[in-house]
Amino acid sequence: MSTPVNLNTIRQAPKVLLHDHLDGGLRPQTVIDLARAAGYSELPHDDAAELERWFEAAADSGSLERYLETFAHTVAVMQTEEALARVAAECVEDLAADGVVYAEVRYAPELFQERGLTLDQVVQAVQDGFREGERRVAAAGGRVRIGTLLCAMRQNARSLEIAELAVRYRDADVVGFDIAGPEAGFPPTRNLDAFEYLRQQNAHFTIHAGEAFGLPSIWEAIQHCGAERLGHGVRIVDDIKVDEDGKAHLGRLASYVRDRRIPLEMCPSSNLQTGAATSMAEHPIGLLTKLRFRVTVNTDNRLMSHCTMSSEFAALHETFGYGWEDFQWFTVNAMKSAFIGFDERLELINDVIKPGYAALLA
Ligand SMILES: O=c1[nH]cnc2c1ncn2[C@@H]1O[C@H](CO)[C@@H](O)[C@H]1O
Ligand SMILES: [Zn+2]
Repeated sequence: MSTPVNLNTIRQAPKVLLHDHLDGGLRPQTVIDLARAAGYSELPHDDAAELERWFEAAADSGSLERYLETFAHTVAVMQTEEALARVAAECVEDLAADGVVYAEVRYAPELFQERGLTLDQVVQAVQDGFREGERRVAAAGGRVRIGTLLCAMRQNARSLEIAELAVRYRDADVVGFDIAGPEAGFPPTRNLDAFEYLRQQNAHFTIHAGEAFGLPSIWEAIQHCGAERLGHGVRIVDDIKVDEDGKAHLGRLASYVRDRRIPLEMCPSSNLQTGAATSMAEHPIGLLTKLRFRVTVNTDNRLMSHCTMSSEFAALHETFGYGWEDFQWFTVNAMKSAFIGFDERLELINDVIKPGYAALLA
């Protein structure tokens, strides 16, 4: 008899997270502590439980732009090396406690220069924090590995500079690059020079596309920019017609994405808040999983979307009836799609993920 599926048992399952924003995953109490230390007085609450509820409610706005406004508070308190290192170390501890064995955590270094930090100081402070977090987890008998993705903000014009930064730190566990921020009005092709540079450097990148804008954004991200993965990508369903008999007909772009096994970094809870999906039951992840796209499950922003990897899996279990075999499939999909080297991915699949799910299925 296999282990029953519930939030507690899901926590014990090995999970892989490819899409998690560092500045979207702070502990509420840490936001309060750091605000106090920095003399930041704009927080809407100084009680951790109330602040936690505020973030979720404010992010639940129906628009990506308004969802993103809540980041003003987390970004404001992450302007020193100490603050960045603390947030990074706690992020690792929280992911490990949730049973995440490999995560790619992303952030935009350009947002943390309000108090004069250089881009290099920002990256070094976060890397120090991640390594410290990994040490704490290992000392407590756990196992987790963190890779970093550096984001450039779509509304700014610094993507080439950030791409160069990512390449400079590629041997210090910065494993890739991304563009984030408002999607409508800021097409991926605005950053072509950055993506061309990264390809010439044999570097990896994903692009937030098909979240708050439709197929043209996805098409540009893949065919003009060369994205290896899609952040969200939910709107790929606009290129799929399901007829009355339930048979799916894929357009050229949807076929390309599926045939090429382009990973979709899906973040269901976040999509409900930004209006990218109307309900969990109608979330495109159901259809895309059925059609065997390379679907992965992610948190996006654990604070704003009030979720963990385990709670996302639990919500999918409730809505679609997914169980251990499906969770293993999502997890192996994610591990195959990670930006670390093939040997390490294979080792995690064979030594950690498969035995973990075999035990739950036994
Ligand atoms: O779902 C999302 N779509 C687009 N941008 C996002 C999303 N979540 C967070 N950020 C943006 O990415 C920055 C770097 O981490 C955050 O500051 C936020 O503005
Ligand atoms: Zn995101």
